[in-house]
Amino acid sequence: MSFRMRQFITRNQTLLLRLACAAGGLMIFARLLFDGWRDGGLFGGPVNPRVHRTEEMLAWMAYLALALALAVFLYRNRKLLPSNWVVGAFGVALVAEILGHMARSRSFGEVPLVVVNLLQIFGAAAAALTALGLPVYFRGIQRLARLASKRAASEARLAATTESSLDAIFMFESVRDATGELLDFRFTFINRNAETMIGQPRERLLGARLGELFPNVYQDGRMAQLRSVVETGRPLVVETTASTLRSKGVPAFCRIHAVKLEDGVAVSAANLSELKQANQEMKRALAFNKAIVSSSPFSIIVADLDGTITAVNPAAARMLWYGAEELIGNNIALLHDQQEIARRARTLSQELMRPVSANSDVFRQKALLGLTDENEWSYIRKDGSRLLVQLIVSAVEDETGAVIGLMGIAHDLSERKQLSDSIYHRAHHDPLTGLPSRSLLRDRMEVAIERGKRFQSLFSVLMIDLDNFKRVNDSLGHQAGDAILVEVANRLRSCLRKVDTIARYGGDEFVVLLTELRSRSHAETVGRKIIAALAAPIVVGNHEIAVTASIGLSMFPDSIEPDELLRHADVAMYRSKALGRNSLAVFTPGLGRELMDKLKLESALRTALDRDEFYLVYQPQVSLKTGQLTGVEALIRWKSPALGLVMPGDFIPVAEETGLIVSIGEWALRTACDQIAQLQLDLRRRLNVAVNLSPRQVHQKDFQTMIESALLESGLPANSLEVELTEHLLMRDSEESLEIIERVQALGVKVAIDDFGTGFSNMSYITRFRIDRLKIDQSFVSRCVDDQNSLAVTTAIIALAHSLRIDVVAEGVETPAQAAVLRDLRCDFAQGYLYARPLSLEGLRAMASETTKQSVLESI
Ligand SMILES: Nc1nc2c(ncn2[C@@H]2O[C@H](COP(=O)(O)O[C@H]3[C@@H](O)[C@H](n4cnc5c(=O)[nH]c(N)nc54)O[C@@H]3COP(=O)(O)O)[C@@H](O)[C@H]2O)c(=O)[nH]1
Repeated sequence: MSFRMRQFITRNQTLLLRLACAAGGLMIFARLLFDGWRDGGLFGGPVNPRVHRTEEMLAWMAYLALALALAVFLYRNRKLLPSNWVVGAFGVALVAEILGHMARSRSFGEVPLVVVNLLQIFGAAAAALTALGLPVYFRGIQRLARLASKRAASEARLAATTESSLDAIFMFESVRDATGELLDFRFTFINRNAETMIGQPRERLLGARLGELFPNVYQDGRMAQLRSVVETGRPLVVETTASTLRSKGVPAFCRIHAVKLEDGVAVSAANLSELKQANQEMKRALAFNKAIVSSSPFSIIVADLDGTITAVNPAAARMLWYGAEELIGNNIALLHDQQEIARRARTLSQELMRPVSANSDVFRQKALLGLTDENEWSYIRKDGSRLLVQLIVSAVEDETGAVIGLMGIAHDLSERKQLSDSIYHRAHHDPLTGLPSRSLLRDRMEVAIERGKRFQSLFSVLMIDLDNFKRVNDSLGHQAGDAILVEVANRLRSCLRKVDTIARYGGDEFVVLLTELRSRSHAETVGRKIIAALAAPIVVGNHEIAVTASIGLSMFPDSIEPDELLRHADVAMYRSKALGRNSLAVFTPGLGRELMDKLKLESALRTALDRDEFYLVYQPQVSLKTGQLTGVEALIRWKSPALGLVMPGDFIPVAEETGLIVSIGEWALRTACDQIAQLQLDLRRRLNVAVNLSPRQVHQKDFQTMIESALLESGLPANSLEVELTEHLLMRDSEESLEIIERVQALGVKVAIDDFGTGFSNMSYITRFRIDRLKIDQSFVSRCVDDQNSLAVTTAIIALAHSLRIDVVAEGVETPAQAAVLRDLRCDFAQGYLYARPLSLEGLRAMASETTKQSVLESI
C-alpha cells in the first residue's frame, strides 16, 4: 500500500467506519428490495435464481459490514463502553444469525441440519443474553452520557479559564504518517493571549500545522521537544526565548510547560520577558549596590532591630580594626561608649518626648519613626582606641515597608575635625598672640548674655588699651611691638581663669570677658590685677619697656547687648586715658553722656567750617636775648553756636579722627598767612608766624602745593612762616618726614618740632633732620625750676639743639624764674602766659605796635 493511501486511511478512520455502516445499511435495504422482488410482492412474477444469489450475497455482505462495524466500534471504545459483554453477546447473536441464515439459504452448499439448529440455538441464547443485559447496558450508557455532559461543562470552564489565563495556551494534536511516526502538530486550541503573542488570528491557526506555519520549530529544536513529550509522556518545562511568540515586538522570553494530551500536547507559555528584564535590572542594581558598598570609603554596618550586626562592608572592618566575621553576630554596643549612649538616650528622650533606653534603642527609635539620625559618635576600635565619626542611622525595610533592621553609615571625622579645628582656630584667633579674635569674642559674649539672662548672673567686659604703644612701636619697630603684644597677652592670661576670655580686639587693644562673677567689685579687682601685672617692664632686646594700660569696664546687666557692652567699655577706657592713663574706669551713664557729647561735637564740627565758626588767636614768641617780639604761634578757636567756645584740645582729636583736620588745618594756615602778611604790611615790620600742622595734613599729596599757594595768595614771605610738626610724626615715619621737611624747607619755610622731649626715643634721632627750631615741651619748662630731672632734660635739649645749630623755643613759660633758668641755659626764644596769653588779631596788632619801640621783656 502506498504511503499516501496509508496516510489517507489513518486520517479518515472515522469516515471509513461511517461509510462501512452506510454500505451495510444500503445493502440491507437492497436485500429487502430483492426479497420483495423475489416474492413478487413488489414487482410481481417469479424470482430468477441469479437474482436470488445476488440477494443472498447482498445479505451476507450487509451482515458482514454490520459485524465488522460493530467489532471495530467495540474495539475502539473497549475502555469506554460499559458492560461490553452485552455488546459481545449481541455480536455473537448477530454472527450466529448470519451463519444460520447462510446455512438455511444454502449459500455455501448443503449444511447438516444439526449445525443449522445449533447455530439457531446459539444465536437465540446470545440474543436472550443481549436482551437480559440491555437494562444494565443502558444504565452504563446513561452514566456515560452524564459523564459526557459533565465533561462538556468542565471543558467549557477550562476553555473559559484558559481563555482568560495570562499564559499563552496551545493544544496540538499529533500529525502522524501511515507508520505512526509523528511528523507535526496541528493546532486544536489557542487562547486569547496565545493569539496575541503569536500575532495571528485563531481562525487561521486552528487546524493548521505548527511546522508548516513556523518551519523554524524544526531548527530550534522545539518540534523535537514537543515530539518527545508525546512519545515519552514526560512533561517539558523550559525557560527559553520563543521565536514564535513575541512580547512588545521582540521574541518573548517564556517559561514553556508542555504536557502530553491524548495524542498531542498542551502547551502553556508564561511570558517572563518583563520579569526577566526586571530581574536583570535588579541584578544589575544589586551588583552596583554591592560594588558601592564594597568599595565605599564609608563604614557600613547593618544590624537587626536588637542591634545584632548582620553585615559589614570592608571599610567598616578597616576602620574598626576588626575582621568582618568578628563583628557579625555581635551587638553594635561593642563599638560604642556606654556613657555616650547614655547621653544620647537623654537628649533623644527629650527630643522625641518618649523614654529612650541607653542601649541600641538610641539607634532604633528614630528609624522606627521613619527618621534618619545623624550625629557625631566615637567608635571604639578593636584595640580600644577611639575614632570620631559622623554616623547616619536609617531603617532597613522589607518589601512591605516594615522596618526590619538598621543601617549605619559612618565616615571618619578625625582628619576633617583636625582640619576644621585648625581652620576654625585660625579664623577665630589672632595669629600673633593666639588669643581669640573679635568674632569668637562676640560668640562668647552672646553665650554669656544668654546665660546671664537665664541665671540672672553678672559678667563684665574690660577694654584694655596699651598707653603710648604706638610710640613704642614707631620708635623700636614692629618686631619689638609684636614681642610686647605677645608678652602682654601672656600676662593677661596669667591673671585670668579658664572660664574667662581674652581677645585681641585691635592693634594694641585687648578685651577681657569675665564670666561667672560673684560681685561687681570682683571685676574691678581683676582690672587692677591686670594693671599690676603689666607694671613690670617688658624686656625687648636691650630695651626695658614700661607698658601701662588704660582699662574701661562695663557690666552685664547694665548693658545687655554685645555692641553696647563693648561701646560702654570703650567709653570707660577713654575716661581712664583722660584720667592720666594706667588706670581703670567703670562705665557710668554719665560717661555715656560724654560720649553723646562727643557725637554732638563731631556733628557740629562737620558744618563749622562752612558756617565760618573758626577764628585764630596768636600767642607771642619773644627773644630771650633781646626781649623783642619775634613772632607768634597761631592757635585755632571754635565758637560754636550750639556748644559755645570749644578749645582745640577738645575738637582737634575729633577732627583728626574724622579727617576734618585736613580742611580745618588748611583754613588755619591760609588765614594765618593772610592775617600776618596784612599785619606785616600794616606795621611795616617783620613778624614770623608758626602754624601747627597735624600729621594727617602733612601726608596729603598736595601739601606742598597748598603751602605754596597760601604764601602766594597772601603775599607772606616764605621765611616768615614756620610750620610746627610733632616729634611723634618724625619718629613714626622718619623717611617720609625727612622728605616732607625738605620739600617745605625748599620753599623757604622754616620747620619747628613741637612738644620736643615727650617722645620715647633717643633724642639723637634729631640729628638726621635739618630742623630749624625745637620747642621744648611745657611739661619740662613748668618744672625746670623745681625738678632736677626736668632741668636736666631742658639743659640737654638746648645743648643738643645748639650743637646742631638749631634754635630752641621754650613753651609755657609762666614765671620769671622759669624765664631766668631758660635764659641761663641760653634758650633762644620763649612763649607763655608770662609774656602773653593767645591774643586776638587786634590784640596782637596792639601789642606788636606797642612793642615795636620797646622789648616785650621790658613791658612786663
Ligand atoms: N593742628 C593744629 N593744632 C592746633 C591748632 N591750634 C592749636 N592746636 C593745638 O591744640 C593744642 C591746644 O592748644 P591751645 O588750647 O590753644 O593751647 C595752647 C596754648 O594756649 C597753651 N599755652 C601757651 N602758653 C601757656 C602757658 O604758659 N601755660 C599753659 N598752661 N598753657 C599755655 O599751650 C598750647 C600751645 O601748645 P603748642 O602748640 O604745643 O605750642 C596744642 O597742642 C596746639 O598745638 C591748629 O590750628 N592746628
